[in-house]
Amino acid sequence: MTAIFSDDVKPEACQGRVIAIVPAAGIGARMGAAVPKQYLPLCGAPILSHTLRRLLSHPGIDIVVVALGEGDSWFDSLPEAGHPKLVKARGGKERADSVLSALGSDVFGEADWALVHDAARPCLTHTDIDALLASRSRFPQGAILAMPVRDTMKRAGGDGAISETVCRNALWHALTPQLFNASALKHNLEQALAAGAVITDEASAMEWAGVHPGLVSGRADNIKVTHPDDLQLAALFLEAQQVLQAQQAAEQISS
Ligand SMILES: Nc1ccn([C@@H]2O[C@H](COP(=O)(O)OP(=O)(O)OP(=O)(O)O)[C@@H](O)[C@H]2O)c(=O)n1
Ligand SMILES: C[C@](O)(CO)[C@H](O)COP(=O)(O)O
Repeated sequence: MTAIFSDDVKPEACQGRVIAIVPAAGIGARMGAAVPKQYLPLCGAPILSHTLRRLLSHPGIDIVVVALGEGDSWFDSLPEAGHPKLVKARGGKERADSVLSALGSDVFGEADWALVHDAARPCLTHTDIDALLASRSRFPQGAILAMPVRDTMKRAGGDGAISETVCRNALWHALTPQLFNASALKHNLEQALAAGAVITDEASAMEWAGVHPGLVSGRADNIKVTHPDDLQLAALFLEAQQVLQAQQAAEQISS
């Protein structure tokens, strides 16, 4: 195994372009809707539209590659589909396969960064993107948005009762975006998948190769829409963000 470790990331790599990858090829089985959940309406637009708008409008993101499921007949009708910064890629069987497929797009150069963000996380803010991009100087090996665990954590036994309490010290929820040197991520993801490793996020592929990605504290409203009751919560978060933005704009005008 010739994994790429953190000291393989050259200091100048922090200067490369930032290319977002949006894995959007899932079927949303846990949502149980008639269409893949990324196309369900939320505050007047499909979930994927909200996610793409937030990435496409960020000045630090140069290109957005979206990985779509085979036979996806919804994407091309989105207003964002014709955006000049947007590139389409074919998704894969699992999320990691979709990310790897997107990393194979010819837009990527050696020094570029891959910022991977779930299509199903429509409440992402520019504040969080800024924080993750700024972390490159502290974490040249890459980093992820994450949130410290706040609750006592229990492991369920087979009978539906508690089998144990899991120590929550230093436990974090991994969120997205996750930011890595694109060629290092592609190489390590290929090696990890070929070795049969279970890869549920980009950081786990880098960790498999011996890299220790940084943790960047992210917002609690950056939820992943997974189950039906997440839709109402995401709508509340989007509405709250819109109210706050309007208030901040009004204060700027009056100041
Ligand atoms: N083969 C896959 C599976 C998932 N995803 C994407 O990865 C993100 C996070 O995955 P998840 O929330 O699990 O979405 P689904 O796989 O669609 O949900 P489920 O597991 O309930 O089917 C989603 O934006 C989903 O579209 C993907 O691009 N390719
Ligand atoms: C990538 C991720 O969102 C980090 O928490 C999560 O691993 C995705 O998991 P899923 O089962 O593919 O939704």
